Amino acid sequence: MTDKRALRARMRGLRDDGDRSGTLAVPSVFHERLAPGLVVASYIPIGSEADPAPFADAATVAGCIIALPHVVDRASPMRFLRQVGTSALQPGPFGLRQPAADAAELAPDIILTPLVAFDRRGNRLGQGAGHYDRAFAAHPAAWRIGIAWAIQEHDGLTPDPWDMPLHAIATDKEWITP
Ligand SMILES: Nc1nc2c(c(=O)[nH]1)N(C=O)[C@@H](CNc1ccc(C(=O)N[C@@H](CCC(=O)O)C(=O)O)cc1)CN2
Ligand SMILES: Nc1ncnc2c1ncn2[C@@H]1O[C@H](COP(=O)(O)OP(=O)(O)OP(=O)(O)O)[C@@H](O)[C@H]1O
Repeated sequence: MTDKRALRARMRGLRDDGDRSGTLAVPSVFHERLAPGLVVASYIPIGSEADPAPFADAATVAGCIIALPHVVDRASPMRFLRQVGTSALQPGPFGLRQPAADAAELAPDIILTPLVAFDRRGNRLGQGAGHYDRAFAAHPAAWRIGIAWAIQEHDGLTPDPWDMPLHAIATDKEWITP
């Protein structure tokens, strides 16, 4: 089996050094899925991560409610908290900017998921703390959308027993549906 830690380091390096000049286009299937009051979990990118803003902006225009992840450390489960503008964001662990801990907790209908790597079958590699694995398990009915640069594709990731596949992956080159 692939050494996940080594692969994570290699794929982070690729992401840091690769082509990140493109933008992510929002496909019509995403727009069609949106409805007023739907909760869309986005994230604020760190480092060289792809920015889900085009998707979050489309959701806001459609009247959806935006939530952002909130973590306190590697071990504790992540919560999705309501975003009220960007000015209210606070510094968190790992260089994150996140809502205040007492913001309203929401159950997401759509989860825009930051990726370290992905493959065309919807397998994904994240930060390795299990924050998104656990969030997917807690919200199994949510639409799981990976957000990444095309250069983060790594053919044939080996899923672990707990992995729940992505329903789609948005990159600067294409919209991939396994
Ligand atoms: N933008 C963003 N927000 C996010 C995540 C994420 O991956 N990206 N998360 C995903 O779970 C959660 C936070 N969990 C995290 C868990 C571990 C590390 C971490 O180990 N970071 C490395 C550096 C990573 C890099 O260079 O890409 C570190 O601090 O050494 C980061 C976030 C929720 N919010
Ligand atoms: N439903 C769950 N409940 C509790 N722990 C979980 C659950 N799913 C996964 N985990 C734990 O979280 C860790 C996830 O590690 P893994 O290397 O798979 O992370 P990853 O694929 O990078 O994903 P993530 O983005 O969620 O960190 C493992 O230690 C695993 O045991």
